[in-house]
Amino acid sequence: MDEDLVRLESSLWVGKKRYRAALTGWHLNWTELDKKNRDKKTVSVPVSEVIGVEEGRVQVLPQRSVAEDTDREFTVFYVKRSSSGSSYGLLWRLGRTQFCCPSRDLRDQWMTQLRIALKTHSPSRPHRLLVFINPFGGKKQGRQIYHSLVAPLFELAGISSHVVVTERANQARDHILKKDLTGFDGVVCVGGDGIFSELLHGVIGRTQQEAGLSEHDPSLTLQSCDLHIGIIPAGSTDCVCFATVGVNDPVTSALHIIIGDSQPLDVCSVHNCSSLVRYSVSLVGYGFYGDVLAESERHRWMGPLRYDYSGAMVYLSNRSYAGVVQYLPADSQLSSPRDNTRCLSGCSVCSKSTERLFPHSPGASSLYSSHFSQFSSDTEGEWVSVEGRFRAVSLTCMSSSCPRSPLGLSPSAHLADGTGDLIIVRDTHPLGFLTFLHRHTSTEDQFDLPFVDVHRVKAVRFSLPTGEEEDKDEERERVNDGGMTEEGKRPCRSGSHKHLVERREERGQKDFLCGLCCSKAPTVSVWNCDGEILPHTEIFCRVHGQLVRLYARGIEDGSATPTRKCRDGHRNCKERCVLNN
Ligand SMILES: CCCCCCCCCCCCC/C=C/[C@@H](O)[C@H](COP(=O)(O)O)NC(=O)CCCCC
Ligand SMILES: Nc1ncnc2c1ncn2[C@@H]1O[C@H](COP(=O)(O)OP(=O)(O)O)[C@@H](O)[C@H]1O
Ligand SMILES: [Ca+2]
Repeated sequence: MDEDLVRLESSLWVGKKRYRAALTGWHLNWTELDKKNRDKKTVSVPVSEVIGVEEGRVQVLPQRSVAEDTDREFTVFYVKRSSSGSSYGLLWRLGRTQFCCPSRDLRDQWMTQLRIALKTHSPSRPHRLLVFINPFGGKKQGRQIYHSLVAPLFELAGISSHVVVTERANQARDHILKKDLTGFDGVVCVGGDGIFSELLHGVIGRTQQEAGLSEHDPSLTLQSCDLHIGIIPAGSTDCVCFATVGVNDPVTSALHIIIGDSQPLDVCSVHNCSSLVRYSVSLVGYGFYGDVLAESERHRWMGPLRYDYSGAMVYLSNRSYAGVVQYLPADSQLSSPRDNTRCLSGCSVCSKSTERLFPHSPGASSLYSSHFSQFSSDTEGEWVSVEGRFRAVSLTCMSSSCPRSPLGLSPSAHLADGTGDLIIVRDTHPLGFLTFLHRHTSTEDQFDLPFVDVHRVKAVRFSLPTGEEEDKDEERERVNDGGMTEEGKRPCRSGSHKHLVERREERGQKDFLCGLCCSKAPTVSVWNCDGEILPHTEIFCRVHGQLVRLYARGIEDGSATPTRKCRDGHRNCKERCVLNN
C-alpha cells in the first residue's frame, strides 16, 4: 500500500482563513488558500509527531479548557520546534490548531481518520508509564513540574501513568528490581542524574536477573534492556537529559516520551575485584570531578549552585593524584574523540555500531566473549598503560554536555557507538588547569593542551602506584558501605572514601578537601560515578554498547549547533571536517 496516498482531503477553516487539509499515511498538511483558491503557505506535520486530537476547541497548557463545542470543530495537537536561545538543541512545544468543518459528519471523519493514522503509524508509543518523582532533586520542584507541565500532556496523549513520589534514596531502583511491572511500557524519572541512575540500575539489573546473567562478571555480554527510560529534567546537572535531547526542558522531554522516541545508550559498568560497583552513562571521574562531588555533598542545601561553589573550592585546593591508568583502545578507524564530529540525531557512526554490536548470526562470537584476557588479544588494540600524577581522569560514554558545559566533557563522543572517551589531565600549573576547565564553557578545544590526552576506549583500569602503601593499608580495612551492590560483595583492596575521611580526621586533617587549611594533602581522591561517590579507588570499567534505551532521539541539528573550528577555520563545516582532521 502506498503510505502517501491521501486518506482524507477537504476544505477546512482555521479562524477566518480557509485551508485545504489533507491526511496521508505519514503527514497531516494544511495549506492556506487565497480568495482565488490559490495555495499560500503549507504547514506539514508528520503523523508520528501528532500528540492528540480532541473534539471542539480545546486548550491544554497552561490549563485545560474547552470552548463551547459547535459540533463542527476539532483541535489537533502536535510537536512544534523552536530554537532554545541558550542551549544548542531544539525546544519542543505543544503546537495546537483548531479546525472548523462544514459539517459534523466531516468533523467525525477527520477525528476517526486521524486516530486510526496515529495508531497505525506510531506503534512504539507508550500507553502506560511508571513515573518516579524525586521531590528533593534540583530546586525541589519535581512534583510541580510533573503535575503542571507533564501530566496534562500524558493525559492528552492517552497515556496512563502510575506516579511514585520517592521517600528515600534507592526506592525507585528497588521498585523496578522487585515489583511487578506487567503492563508498563516504560519508566520515567522526574529529577536529576541521580534518580536517573536509580532507574538505570533497576532496569539493567532486572533485565539481567530475568536473563539469568551475572552483573558482576565484566567479561559477560549483558542483555540489552527493552523497558525504555524517560527523563523529565528537574535536577542539578541534568547531564543525561541534556546530552540526549539537547536541552533540559520538561515539556520537550515529555513530548519525546509521548511519541515513543527511542535512543540507544552506551553504559559503562564499573567493577572492583569480582563485584559490580555501579553503572554509569555520563561521568566516571577521579581527581577534580571526584573531589568536587565529595565537597558538594556537604553543601546540598545550596541546590544546583553547590557544584559551582565546590568547583571553585576544589580548584583552589590545587590537587593532583598519583595513579596508573590502563586502557583498551577502540578501533581508531571508526571514529576519534578529536575528529570534530558531533553525535546528532540519526548519527551514522552510532547506526553502523548497531550492526557491529548486534551481528545477526545467533552464534556470532562477541568481541568480549571469554574473560579479561580477551581484551588484550582483541584485534582493536592492546592495553596501554600510563603512570603519573593526574589532575583528573575521566571516562565518559557520551559527550556529557550540560548547561554548565554546552559541548560537554568530550564534544565528539557518541551516545551509542559502544565506546567511551578517556580524558587524562596530567598534573600541570594552576593556570593551565583553569584554561582546561574554562574551555568546557566555550567552543575552544579543551584537548588542545599539552597536558591533556584523550583516547576512545572500550575498557579502563585504574590502580594506585606501588609505594602508596599507607593508603593501600587503609583500603584493605575498608568497609564496603557505599556501593549499590548488596550481593556478591567480597573483601578486597579498595578504598572507602568515608573510611579514609574518618582516618584523616583522626590524624587531625580537619578537612578532606580544603588544601588551603589541611596540614597534609590526601594521596587519593574519590571516583564520581554519575554523581555518586564510589566506595573504591581501584576500579575496572567496561563499556557495554547500547545497553539501554531512552525516550529520546539524540540532539536535533539546530542551526545554532556549534562545532569546533576545523583546520580550515570553518565553524559549522557541512562536511563536519572529518577529512580535515
Ligand atoms: C571555570 C569554569 C569551570 C567549569 C567546568 C565545567 C565542567 C563541567 C563538566 C560537567 C560534566 C558533568 C557530568 C555529569 C555529572 C552528573 O552526573 C553529576 C550529578 O548530577 P546531579 O545528579 O544532577 O546532581 N554532576 C556532577 O558531578 C557535577 C560536576 C560539576 C563539575 C563542576
Ligand atoms: N525521596 C528521596 N529522599 C532522599 N534522596 C532521594 C530521594 N529520592 C531520590 N533520592 C536520591 O537523591 C539523589 C539526588 O537526586 P537527583 O534527582 O539527581 O537530584 P540532583 O540533581 O539535585 O542531585 C540521588 O542519589 C537519588 O538516589
Ligand atoms: Ca559512546
